[in-house]
Formats: sequence, C-alpha cells, structure tokens
Amino acid sequence: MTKVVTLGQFIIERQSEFPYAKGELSRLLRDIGIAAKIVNREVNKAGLVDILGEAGTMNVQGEHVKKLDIYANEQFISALKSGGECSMIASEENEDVIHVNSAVSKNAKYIVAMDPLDGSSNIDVNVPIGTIFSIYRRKTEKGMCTMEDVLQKGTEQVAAGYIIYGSSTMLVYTTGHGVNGFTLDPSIGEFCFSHPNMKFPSSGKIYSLNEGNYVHFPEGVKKYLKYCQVEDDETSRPYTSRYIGSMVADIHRNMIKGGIFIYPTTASSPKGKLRLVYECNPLAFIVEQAGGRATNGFKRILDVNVKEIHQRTPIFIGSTDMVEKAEEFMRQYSPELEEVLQLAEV
Ligand SMILES: O=P(O)(O)OC[C@H]1O[C@](O)(COP(=O)(O)O)[C@@H](O)[C@@H]1O
Ligand SMILES: [Mg+2]
Ligand SMILES: [Mg+2]
Repeated sequence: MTKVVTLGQFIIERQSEFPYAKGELSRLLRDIGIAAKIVNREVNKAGLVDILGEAGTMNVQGEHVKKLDIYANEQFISALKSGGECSMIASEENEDVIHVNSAVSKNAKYIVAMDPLDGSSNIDVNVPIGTIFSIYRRKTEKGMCTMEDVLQKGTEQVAAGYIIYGSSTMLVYTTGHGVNGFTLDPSIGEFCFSHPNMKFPSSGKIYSLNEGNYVHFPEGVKKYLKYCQVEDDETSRPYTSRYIGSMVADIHRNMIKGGIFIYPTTASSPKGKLRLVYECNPLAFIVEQAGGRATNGFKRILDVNVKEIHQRTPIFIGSTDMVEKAEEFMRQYSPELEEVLQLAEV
C-alpha cells in the first residue's frame, strides 16, 4: 500500500531546506492550504450556492469582479491574517496593500502577493480556474512594512505556488528546491503528495495564446505563430493549439505535456495584460524551478524591476526550447519592443 504523505507532513519534512527554518514559512504554507480547501468547497458546488456571476463592482484593473473573486480574496486574506505569519498582503482584488497589524502579525517575516482567483472569465462555465501566490521575506526589520517589502524582484521570492480547481484540485509549489504537486483527497480533506519533483519538458508541441488578438500582436509573435503552424515533420510541426483562458490551467497543462504560453503586448494592453507581482513572477519561479523558461520576450521575468503592485508585463513561459525560439522571432521582428519594455521598468 502506498504511503500517503500530506502537504503538512511534506512541508515539515522539508523544513530544513528553508534558510531561516523556524516553522514560520511552513505555517504560512499551511494557512494557504487551509484557505484553498475552503475555496475549493465553494467552487465544487458553485451552481448550488450563490457564488456564480458578477458582484456588481469593478476592481483596480477596471474588470467586473465576480462573486467568487471576492469570496476567494476574503478567504485567503482571513487565513493569512489569522495565521500570524504574514505582515503584508498584495492582492489583485485590492487597490492598495493590506497591512496585517494584529499583535501576532505586525512583526511577521513574510509578505504574500496573490491572485485569489485566476481565470475569472471561466468561473461561470465550469472550466478550470486557480489561485496564484508568491511569498517574500520582508526587508524592513520590524513594525509596519513598507512598499519596499513588496516591490521586490521575482528573484527574491522565497516560495511560490498555485492551486488549480479542475477535475481534481491540486496545489503545486516551490521553495527554490524543485517543484512538487499535491492532490486534494476530498475523503480525508488533505492535499496528498502526488506529483514529485515536477519537470517541464524542454520542448513540446502545444502553443497557448488568445489568437483572437492576432491582429494586435507584435510582428514577432505573428511570425512565431506562423512558425508553429507550418508543416515540418523534423520538428513535428504544426504544433497543437490549446487555450483554456485560465493562466494557471494553461501553464499546468504545458508543465506536464510540454508547451509554451504567451500573453504578449496587444493594442488594448500595450504593456501586456497579466500582472508581474502576483501572476507572472510566481509562475516564472515555479516554471524555472521545473527546468522551464519565462521571459517578457527579451528579458527574464524574475529580473524585471517591480515599480508597482499591479504592474503588467508580456510573458512567454514554458518549455525552454520553445520560449527561446519565440524570443528569436521577437528579436528579429519586434526589436523596438525591447526598449519600450525597458523604459516601462524605469
Ligand atoms: O481573455 P483573455 O484576454 O485571453 O485573458 C485570459 C487571461 O486573463 C486571466 O484570466 C487574468 O487573470 P484573472 O482572471 O485573475 O484576472 C488569465 O488567467 C488568463 O490567462
Ligand atoms: Mg489571474
Ligand atoms: Mg484573478
């Protein structure tokens, strides 16, 4: 009989990997796991409870917020506040950072940035959605955190992960020592170790991007797309197009099968659509830890300067060979964009 290892047990077993191992990061990951289970419970019965549809408000991104966006945001914030290991939270759904000033938390060592519900356009249609989180160690010693604590480069992350609410619910995370996946066993209510040491295949046959934006893509992306669609047995092209429209789900699939996910700049999103701090940096950390690659078409995502919490960036992420190929096309056909992106960081 295979030994069941729960997320909690695994975290404790691996605690010595953390540079400052005193249990704080373990407890923080535990708190995130608890909130994920609560959100999963509502997602699984979404049609039966009043959690589908729009909440009637707009968020700082100018998007119509879904009821489940708000529910997930509240659950993660309350778990992080009551857990005592987090002193500041940045969330997609909150314009400003949240200072956790409770007696137990105000000197807590960790900052959490999160996308409480990823793939909001898929909530009402029963298509996989997710949660993304990124963890930093605070730079300021004590007392109230400052923006300096949350505006750290992706290279400074001490941990990152995502939860995917799909046919099964999984939590996948890294602390900079490889990537491991856990599947929720509803019968015991535990995330159980199921995907050890996940590796991103260095090449693949899947490309994922919203081709509906084709006319607004940079020339480099248009050319790369044509490259993917040309017949060539030697490189097993044409590749297959797969696009779920939930970043977590598209990247999770590609991590298992090999592939590339691209969300470039477009006319409506000249700096890209996806957010650096709580979408691109955590997924880039995970993908790099699994042996993949993540850039903005020119530069490593994790090296991009962070100026504000809702900063956007284009992203090319996945199998190393495919991302490098796409970068070749960007340098050849859209070189002007490199400077535009560099200026956006200044
Ligand atoms: O509908 P589009 O423009 O293809 O965008 C889809 C992308 O937007 C997102 O839904 C943005 O994330 P949120 O749902 O958290 O706002 C990504 O998950 C997804 O990859
Ligand atoms: Mg998102
Ligand atoms: Mg979201």
